[in-house]
Amino acid sequence: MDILQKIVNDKRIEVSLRKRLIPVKQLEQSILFERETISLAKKLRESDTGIIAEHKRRSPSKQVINHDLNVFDVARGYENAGVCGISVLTDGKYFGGSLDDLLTARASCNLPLLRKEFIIDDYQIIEAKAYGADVILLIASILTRAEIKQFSELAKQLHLDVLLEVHNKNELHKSIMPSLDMLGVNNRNLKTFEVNLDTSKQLCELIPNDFVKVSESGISSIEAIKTLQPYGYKGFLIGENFMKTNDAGKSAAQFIKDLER
Ligand SMILES: O=C(O)c1ccccc1NCC(=O)[C@H](O)[C@H](O)COP(=O)(O)O
Repeated sequence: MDILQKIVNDKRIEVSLRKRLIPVKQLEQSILFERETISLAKKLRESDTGIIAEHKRRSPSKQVINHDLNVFDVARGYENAGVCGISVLTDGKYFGGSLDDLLTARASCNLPLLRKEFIIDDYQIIEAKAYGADVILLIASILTRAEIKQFSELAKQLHLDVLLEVHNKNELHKSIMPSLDMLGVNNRNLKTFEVNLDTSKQLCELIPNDFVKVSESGISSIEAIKTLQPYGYKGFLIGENFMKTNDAGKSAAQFIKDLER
């Protein structure tokens, strides 16, 4: 069983418990449920740098990255650095994140927030809106085309942007539909955890231009971004490279300054 399958099996149990703990009606009464969302896709289209910076404490590939930073400071630091959006991991078991992290990030900045989660149920999309997200992630490898359609259409009804993540050609072919805003190519092979930016280079020409192209994972240099931009990528999701330092915001600020040079 690969890591995504394990995560999804645990997620099904978690979501069924959460649904009983906080019913949908209660989520819909959250003050944040009525909030006007901010489009990450629009910000990326208008940006020359396109950094989406991630709050990530640990991961299956790296174990511990950083447990010492607090999410309020990280999100505020990222905003001051000039990133386009912030990705907040909300999975607890594998990434050490939580929905409270999303709420805290919401309280500390005015940027689009991506709920970085393994979405397998409508409930998690309603939860994302109730906790202040602007964008949801859908992972093609764990969803059928019918589920991608159902989840992305619900997200659009809630005025959330949708980032669809793929790892290969087949996932891309099965997923293309108008209810998606951004197509993310994940450079990390989730079986071996190896990262290879060639994945982004190889898949870019198969992504129709109506979608904002995002390259995800394993990005740690200005050179990587300069290499990927001519392939049409407008967004770059970076986690570990910033989070492994003792000041993620400062690290992102220096990175963006160097990128703008
Ligand atoms: O990061 C992992 O080890 C991982 C393992 C299994 C599923 C997802 C995983 N990562 C989620 C992400 O998409 C990354 O956190 C994100 O792209 C940033 O990657 P990086 O810059 O390499 O931290």
